[in-house]
Amino acid sequence: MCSGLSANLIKCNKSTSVRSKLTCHYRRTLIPYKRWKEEVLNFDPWVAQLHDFMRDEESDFFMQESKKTLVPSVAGRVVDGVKYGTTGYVRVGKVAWFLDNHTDPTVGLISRRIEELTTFDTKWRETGPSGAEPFQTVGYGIGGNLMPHMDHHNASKFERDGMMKNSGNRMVTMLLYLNDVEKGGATVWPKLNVSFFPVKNAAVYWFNYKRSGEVDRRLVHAACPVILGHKWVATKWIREKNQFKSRPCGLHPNSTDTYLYI
Ligand SMILES: O=C(O)CCC(=O)C(=O)O
Ligand SMILES: [Fe+2]
Repeated sequence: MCSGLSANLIKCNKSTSVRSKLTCHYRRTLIPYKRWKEEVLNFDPWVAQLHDFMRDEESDFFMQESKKTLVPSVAGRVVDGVKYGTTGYVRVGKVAWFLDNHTDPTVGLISRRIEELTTFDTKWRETGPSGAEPFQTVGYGIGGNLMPHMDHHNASKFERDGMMKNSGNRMVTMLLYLNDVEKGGATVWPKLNVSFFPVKNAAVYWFNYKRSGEVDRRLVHAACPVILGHKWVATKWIREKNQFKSRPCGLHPNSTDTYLYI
């Protein structure tokens, strides 16, 4: 999967009806005249790429600014009941966090852009329910990678983490790609056979939860090792609770999200 070969082969072998849903279109936003170029990478469950979601200066800002505050990642994950918890094993990379009220307006601006596009609340608040987490940037060097995982926190975190109680779990992941990677570094969804190779300024997003509130394990994903160069991403995790108006329950436990996009 990390070479992209199997994903491409599978894409070509998909039936016409499946392939015909992998469209490119202009995506509407809350701003009537504003559209984003969207390409569907997987229809059900939804994984989509937004082309040119950021400008060079915006992604460069995140990269440059992150270099000042990076710390080694301590991501601890449980995938299908198996706990992966030690630094450097789950993720070989470094992370930094950015609040929307950062002195540089870029951070707030990109949060608002995500809000306009998704219609979801993306504000982080010190007290009360937050719509989303602050941006997290990750820098991967050669060999940097992230094991297959789901992004939601496990239940035990509810007891420890006020944000989980107030705002719910990580409903949407939006990954912003801050640079082009010379070789390697794809994000892959093994159960969907989708590989995405980083493209500077692109964004990719998906739903970690079904509309029924159940975790959607089809969205397990990983970051392949960087073979040449560096890889930089910024992540916006949109939390569940404040989005109940924009993403109501469906009529069926497996109701898809396609109504949002047509
Ligand atoms: O870097 C990537 O491609 C994926 C990052 C990711 O999945 C995460 O931070 O949870
Ligand atoms: Fe992830």
